[in-house]
Amino acid sequence: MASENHFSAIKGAKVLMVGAGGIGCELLKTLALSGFQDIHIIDMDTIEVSNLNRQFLFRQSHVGQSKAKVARDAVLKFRPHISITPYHANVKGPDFDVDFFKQFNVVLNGLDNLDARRHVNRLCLAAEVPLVESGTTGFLGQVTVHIKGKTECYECQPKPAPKTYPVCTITSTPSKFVHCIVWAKDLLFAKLFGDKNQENDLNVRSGDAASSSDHVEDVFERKNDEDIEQYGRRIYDHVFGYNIGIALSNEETWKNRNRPKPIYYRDIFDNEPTQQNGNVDRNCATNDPSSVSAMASVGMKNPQDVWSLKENSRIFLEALKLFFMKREKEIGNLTFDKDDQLAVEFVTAAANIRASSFGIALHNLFEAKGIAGNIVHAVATTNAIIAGLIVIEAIKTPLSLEINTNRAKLRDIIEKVVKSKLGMSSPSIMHGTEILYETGDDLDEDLLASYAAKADKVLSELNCPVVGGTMLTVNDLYQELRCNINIKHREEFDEEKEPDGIVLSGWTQAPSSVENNGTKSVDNAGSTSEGSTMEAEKNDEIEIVPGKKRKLSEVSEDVIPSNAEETKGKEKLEVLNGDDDDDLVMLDDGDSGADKKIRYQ
Ligand SMILES: Nc1ncnc2c1ncn2[C@@H]1O[C@H](COP(=O)(O)OP(=O)(O)OP(=O)(O)O)[C@@H](O)[C@H]1O
Ligand SMILES: [Zn+2]
Repeated sequence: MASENHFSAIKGAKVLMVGAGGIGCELLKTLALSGFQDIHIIDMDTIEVSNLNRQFLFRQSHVGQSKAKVARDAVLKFRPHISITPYHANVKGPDFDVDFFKQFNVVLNGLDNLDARRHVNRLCLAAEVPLVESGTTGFLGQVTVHIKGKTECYECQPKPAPKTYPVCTITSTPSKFVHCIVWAKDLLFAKLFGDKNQENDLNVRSGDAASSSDHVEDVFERKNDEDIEQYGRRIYDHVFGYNIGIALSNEETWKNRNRPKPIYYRDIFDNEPTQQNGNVDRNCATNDPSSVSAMASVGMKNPQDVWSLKENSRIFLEALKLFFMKREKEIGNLTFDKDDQLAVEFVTAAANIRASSFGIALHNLFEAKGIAGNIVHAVATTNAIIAGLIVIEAIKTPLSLEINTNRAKLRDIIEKVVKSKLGMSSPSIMHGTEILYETGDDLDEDLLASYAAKADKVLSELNCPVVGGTMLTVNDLYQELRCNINIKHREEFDEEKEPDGIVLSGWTQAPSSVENNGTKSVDNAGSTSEGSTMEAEKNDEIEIVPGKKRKLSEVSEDVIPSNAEETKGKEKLEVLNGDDDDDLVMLDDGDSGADKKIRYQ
């Protein structure tokens, strides 16, 4: 996938990953296997059992440990010589400021929430670091690239708001199971166990039609001496029986709809004078309130069984009872959480009883939990594909160049960076849509003269000034090599260590060209190989890439180096237009000295 030059760039790149979850695990693995060697990773979470099915760097024994750290250790096992720096922290924390972001060539997001994505987007804009953003939902996924001044940023397009439903559909006329879930979770659960002061549309139908709002409150309040089972039955009859009866009295509503059926406790538990459902003792083994379960109490195990109306009713009453008996302290402060077993059981049962009333198909706990938690179950393969796409984008990582833009000239970039370090022989340099420099046989003399004049100008004094934050695009058609260079202005350089007054990061010279600092031929161009062979001796094979067509007689010195010594033993490749139709490629084998011509279409 990557050419040798690209591979060198990958090795030198410093990459920040945010999120070590479903996408993050895949991404870290793929980055490491693609040759990235300096990876920093931020994740604020610890590993949960529910992560293990797809976050494959984690094992049962890691539950409770930092995702970033465990992910690092897991990858170092198969790539021991690379550097991975983990941060078990929130990316919104003060340590991760603009300066922190500036050190990276690219930032890769594997997050799961808008808030953190927006935050990272803003920091990347401020630090002028490219961002590769990603997301998956089930079988769908996307990867987008955001570069300041070049592309839309993450917030340029409004993001769809989470799906909402009209209140009346939820409170009075549900037609889908999701409506029953929203009712059970956002209205009934919130009313019984959440903040009493919060607005709640359940009020609308909670008292008899003529009652005052004071009375309405009382319906859901457990009276001081009220037996818990009695309280449960009262709530049951009120929300599934009485309220439906009230709703039915509005004939208009049901003209074009199926009429719901009120459900009362006595209808379900006909011959059972006392409710004999739960065995709270089944929960006694544990003191951990978060593991209390109504399913366990009533002896039901499989979350993928659809319960009957009677079973749902038992779970409903049992869950209500357990909240009061085992988790009383939390009542008044609870919000629905998809990872709270008892809450999920309560909401599933309540939604199913309501669904029965309205003739809507019942669902099992697993499905109900998915709907209630807005969960689309993650698909490991989607994450893997998306991670691969992120890496492909990351490989196009821009280089960053520190230079004193008030002193250095454009020629310094052309000679010291583009030709010498990047090994381009026939480059063009673009600043946005402005061409700062180009080479080519078809250029007229005036144009060449103007480029020569530009080349001698100080960077910041160009008509289209090159200053800190400028992104230059450098292109060499002959090499099919194109990269972006992020300019960072710097006043001072260490005369000993940085005598050129330039620091190029994100680029390491390919081993074969390290000793050659002169203008190079296009020998870097085509050779493509994969994996470790990239580091091996220079490949004898050259893949031929078509470039601009020109006649041999027109090939100027800038593509065929005059210094034969410099290119001795190296293959040179030039694309010609020998006759009118065919492209000809001349290979100059340094050793034999013989010119070979290869014809290709
Ligand atoms: N502000 C943040 N700072 C650091 N890491 C974050 C932040 N917000 C989210 N994350 C991390 O992003 C990752 C998102 O991955 P993913 O959603 O696949 O995992 P998960 O949240 O553990 O799984 P699930 O969503 O299924 O419970 C999580 O590991 C989470 O900790
Ligand atoms: Zn998540």
